[in-house]
Amino acid sequence: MLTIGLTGGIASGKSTVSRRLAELGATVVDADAIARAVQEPGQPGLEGIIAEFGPSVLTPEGRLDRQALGAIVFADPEARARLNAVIHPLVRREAVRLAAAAGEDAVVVEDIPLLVETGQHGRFDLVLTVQAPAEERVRRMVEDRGMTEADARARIAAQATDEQRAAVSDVVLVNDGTVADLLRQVDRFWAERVAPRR
Ligand SMILES: CC(C)(COP(=O)(O)OP(=O)(O)OC[C@H]1O[C@@H](n2cnc3c(N)ncnc32)[C@H](O)[C@@H]1O)[C@@H](O)C(=O)NCCC(=O)NCCS
Ligand SMILES: Nc1ncnc2c1ncn2[C@@H]1O[C@H](COP(=O)(O)OP(=O)(O)OP(=O)(O)O)[C@@H](O)[C@H]1O
Repeated sequence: MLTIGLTGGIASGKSTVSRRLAELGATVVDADAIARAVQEPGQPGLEGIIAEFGPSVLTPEGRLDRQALGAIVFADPEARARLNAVIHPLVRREAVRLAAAAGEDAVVVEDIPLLVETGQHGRFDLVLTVQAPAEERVRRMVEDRGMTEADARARIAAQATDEQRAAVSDVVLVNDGTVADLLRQVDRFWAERVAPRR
């Protein structure tokens, strides 16, 4: 098995990269998707959130009100640390389990936005970071996802910097051109760093 940790700031292009890696044959484990799964009603992540933040972060149907919780945690580092302490161990455990289940011959890519922040770079054979200009990422969050500019900048500020991610990375993909340019870099990464080890 070859394990690859894929990271990058919010809206940098991680999903675009992981989709290509899946096309090339990798098994992709998505930390954001795991985080959402453990926040479903009855799951331990949501139980933990209710214990920490109370029922005001629930919708009338009893689901997680993501906007309400986001407004709290991206404005307050202490609240964010309490959320992270509930969710990150659950995500990490499930990611390790899914990766192990992929089988001996698999190339496993774990897409982990907070790989550096959670100190996980040491458990991968390769760490791959995607970087994109901050202003472009803000524009995508505002135009494509309907966030306010202040919310977009608060998310970026809640994360490690490109320099911190690059410092623990084996390969950095620079996403400052077209999607096709980015996909060419992914293909080159696969040909040079993955294919020779299969
Ligand atoms: C606060 C929540 C409810 C807001 O939900 P929302 O639907 O608006 O965002 P979503 O979950 O789609 O995350 C989008 C992106 O925000 C960034 N982000 C999310 N949580 C965090 C965090 N705790 N710290 C820094 N950045 C974060 C990541 O880049 C992520 O890809 C949600 O992000 C959450 O539960 N976060 C805690 C779990 C977590 O850390 N997830 C990210 C990595 S596993
Ligand atoms: N080079 C590019 N040119 C134009 N659009 C791009 C480029 N790279 C990515 N995008 C677009 O920007 C958005 C964010 O990309 P993507 O979803 O891959 O990022 P992400 O890092 O996974 O985001 P998140 O952190 O929110 O999960 C997507 O709509 C994607 O199609």
